[in-house]
Amino acid sequence: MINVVCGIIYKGDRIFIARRKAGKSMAGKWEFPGGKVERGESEEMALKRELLEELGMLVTVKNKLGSNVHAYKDFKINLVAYKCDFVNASFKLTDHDRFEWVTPKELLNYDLTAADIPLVELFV
Ligand SMILES: Nc1nc2c([nH]c(=O)n2[C@@H]2O[C@H](COP(=O)(O)OP(=O)(O)OP(=O)(O)O)[C@@H](O)[C@H]2O)c(=O)[nH]1
Repeated sequence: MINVVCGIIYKGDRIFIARRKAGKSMAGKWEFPGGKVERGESEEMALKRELLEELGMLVTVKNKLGSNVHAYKDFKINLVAYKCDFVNASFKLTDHDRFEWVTPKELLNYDLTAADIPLVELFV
């Protein structure tokens, strides 16, 4: 099982989502950005590191919202979501080709990764 942490990043009442770029696994799918938790790292540390690496984004990590175990065809992930407050970002995208700030209700209009869909119910 792969441990992945993602941020439900708020700016006012809008949430940040980004689309995985061509060449990545699940290219074209929208997600809550984040990434794999490395050995010796806390979930909060991993999330801050990934957001800085992938988006040049600084956030304040708040409470854990919940998690979802999802079995894809080839692997299984435990996706843990943390509420975050946006601070600032360069938006220099390394792993994504688009991003949007959306209202919670708009989220399900996007083609999210399968693992993300149950997470949406935690805050909509
Ligand atoms: N960051 C992130 N990853 C997700 C989400 N939902 C989801 O299924 N994943 C999956 O979790 C795994 C870890 O994501 P990652 O993007 O950090 O992985 P990576 O760059 O190290 O490797 P990769 O290029 O093989 O995807 C990927 O297989 C990704 O597709 C999500 O909302 N956020």
